Amino acid sequence: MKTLDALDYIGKLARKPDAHKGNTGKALLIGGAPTMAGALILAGKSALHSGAGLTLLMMLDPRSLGVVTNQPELMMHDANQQQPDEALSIIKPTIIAIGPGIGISELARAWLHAALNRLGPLIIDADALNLVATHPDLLELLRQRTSPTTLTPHPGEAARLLSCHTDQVQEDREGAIHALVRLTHAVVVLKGHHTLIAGPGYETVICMQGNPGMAVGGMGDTLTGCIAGIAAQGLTREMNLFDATCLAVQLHAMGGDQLVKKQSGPIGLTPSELSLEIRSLINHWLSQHI
Ligand SMILES: NC(=O)C1=CN([C@@H]2O[C@H](COP(=O)(O)OP(=O)(O)OC[C@H]3O[C@@H](n4cnc5c(N)ncnc54)[C@H](OP(=O)(O)O)[C@@H]3O)[C@@H](O)[C@H]2O)[C@@H](O)CC1
Ligand SMILES: Nc1ncnc2c1ncn2[C@@H]1O[C@H](COP(=O)(O)OP(=O)(O)O)[C@@H](O)[C@H]1O
Repeated sequence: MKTLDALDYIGKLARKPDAHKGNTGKALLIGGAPTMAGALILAGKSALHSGAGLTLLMMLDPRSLGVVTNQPELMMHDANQQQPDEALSIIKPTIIAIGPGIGISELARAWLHAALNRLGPLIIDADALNLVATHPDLLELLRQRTSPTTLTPHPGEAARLLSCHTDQVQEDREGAIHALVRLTHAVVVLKGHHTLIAGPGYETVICMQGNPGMAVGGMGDTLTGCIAGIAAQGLTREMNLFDATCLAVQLHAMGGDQLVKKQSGPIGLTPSELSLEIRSLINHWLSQHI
């Protein structure tokens, strides 16, 4: 197992003078069921601040469509008003991330089915992982995907996928992540203290950064948005989804550590602040190296 060291990939995010929003990546994030719109909004803000050219939110709770008053850059779509397969073929996202606050309704299942069926990179998080754990047809679609896919389970979600207890995952995190890769054929991020990343054909890496100030609701949604934002830009610039996932995990953990250094944590550290810190880290690195 090697230590995560992915910062050099930031160089691939450097913008050409003639860059435009059409070639800096379109991230589509799907989730936000009633009471959990915040999860999708946090993921959206994170994708935006990580640099996605366009960030679209496909919101399952129609009453929450108007709540993003402080981030009008996010493009809001009502998931109830569209046929999932048709909507995905019209939107043509560079990357889809599905799961933050999505719940386990029939509507959530329909969007996940469409996302799994579509050719193109995909990130699966939160309740979308729980749906995979409880619907064998969705697991089979996942296993048969030919496009790159990243899963971001916390230990509880990992345990549901593996039909075991959270304690068993935590007792042997390396064994658990390898079992998840074998089960799903995807890149897997096993979150928590010392996050692990593994994927078919890749050596497992361990993130030695991050801190317990990050133990707050919404931190995982911020990671999902960051992977989406980095991948949206990087996938068209010789960065594959495994590399984009590694870079996002490292930026997310480093951002948390930076905020603690500035005494914005560990107590009271928020996912919204972390998005802005990730933006600073990316731009600082670019200004030093390019
Ligand atoms: N603002 C919003 O709208 C927000 C909305 N959110 C949305 O809520 C939905 C439910 O997601 P959720 O993760 O809160 O619930 P759930 O899957 O039952 O997991 C909890 C259990 O998992 C475990 N566990 C987790 N981490 C662990 C660790 N590091 N180390 C060890 N164990 C760990 C632990 O299990 P235990 O040890 O108790 O067995 C724990 O009790 C989801 O859709 C999400 O997007 C949230 O994102 C918050 C912000
Ligand atoms: N003690 C810790 N040390 C390092 N990272 C942590 C710690 N606690 C939480 N994190 C990170 O914060 C994020 C939490 O994700 P998750 O549990 O999915 O939160 P949520 O579902 O509330 O968004 C993960 O990236 C995890 O690695």
